[in-house]
Amino acid sequence: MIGIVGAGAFGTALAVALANGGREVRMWARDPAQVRAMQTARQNARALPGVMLPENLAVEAELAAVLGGRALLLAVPTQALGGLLDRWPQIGARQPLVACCKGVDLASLLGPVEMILARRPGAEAAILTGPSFAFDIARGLPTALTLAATGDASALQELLSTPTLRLYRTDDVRGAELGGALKNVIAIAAGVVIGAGLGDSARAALMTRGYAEMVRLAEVLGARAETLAGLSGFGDLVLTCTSSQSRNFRFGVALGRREAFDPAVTVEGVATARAVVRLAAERGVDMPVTAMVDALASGRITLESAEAHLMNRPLKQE
Ligand SMILES: NC(=O)C1=CN([C@@H]2O[C@H](COP(=O)(O)OP(=O)(O)OC[C@H]3O[C@@H](n4cnc5c(N)ncnc54)[C@H](OP(=O)(O)O)[C@@H]3O)[C@@H](O)[C@H]2O)C=CC1
Ligand SMILES: O=C(CO)COP(=O)(O)O
Repeated sequence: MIGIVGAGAFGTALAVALANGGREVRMWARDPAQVRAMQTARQNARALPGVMLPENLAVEAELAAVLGGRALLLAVPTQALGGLLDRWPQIGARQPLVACCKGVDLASLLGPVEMILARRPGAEAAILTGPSFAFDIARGLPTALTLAATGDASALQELLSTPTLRLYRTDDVRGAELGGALKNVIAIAAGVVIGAGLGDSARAALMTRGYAEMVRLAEVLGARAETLAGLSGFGDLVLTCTSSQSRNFRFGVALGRREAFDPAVTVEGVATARAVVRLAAERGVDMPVTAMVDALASGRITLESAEAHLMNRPLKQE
């Protein structure tokens, strides 16, 4: 059995793909009304409308029902992960814990696996990340992901791979965590550029310079540059900066157009930008694109000054 905590878009998509791949899956949601609705309609109308839940995917109202399996996937937004682990001490080391989220925690400046290990020392912890939209995964479209764990992740890799979900493994947890977190911030910047009508050339420039600062910070924090060049970094950067399926990109487009954006939608890059600005300052790493995203998203700077700031920095070697 594979347990999943969190019935949002990503948790449900993984549940559907794993169940369609022949695994027995149990998914827990915190809202009993949503659980009842999913059990009755065999759909998650809130997060993935139109996708049928296979029979071997059970939707559970009790957390205990999803514990004790071969792995427990934690599919909640990064800013909710610490609270989830604090609220439910039962989520323990009885099975490998797999973070299915992308971000840096604003309260602790830690990544998802670091947050798990800080609260559950000695747990077998991993992160599943990489270029993958929930609807694509749920529809059974071919998807490749990175599974990063400190120990030997071969068994988990086998367990979580299906004919449509292809997992690559790495031991560079820091690199995989940071790639997934930082690309969301750059995707907001890419969205701003498109929303403001600054053009595809400007987007390519921001993606490239954004990638440069992702690698700069990641290396200082102990990650390997090659991990950032992989699925969880470059791969996800390209996907998220170029597709309007991405909520981070769409949030950026709204910012660029000076339009409101639904605050109920999960946009990980906003809090992560704020956290990364602090992390970069602590480590003395220059991250101009991330700093501009944070300043723009929090309303401290106008679009015009953000553009002028990035274009008028001292000329330098690439
Ligand atoms: N959507 C996608 O395409 C992809 C998303 N991701 C990542 O997955 C993570 C989750 O995103 P996604 O599923 O899309 O987000 P959603 O907003 O769709 O869902 C978030 C889910 O987390 C639940 N949740 C939030 N806080 C808690 C809590 N404290 N305890 C229990 N459950 C909680 C929510 O429950 P409730 O509805 O009750 O609030 C909801 O079911 C993010 O880090 C995202 O970057 C990664 C790849 C693809
Ligand atoms: O991480 C994702 C795709 O890999 C999903 O991106 P958004 O959170 O921007 O929708």
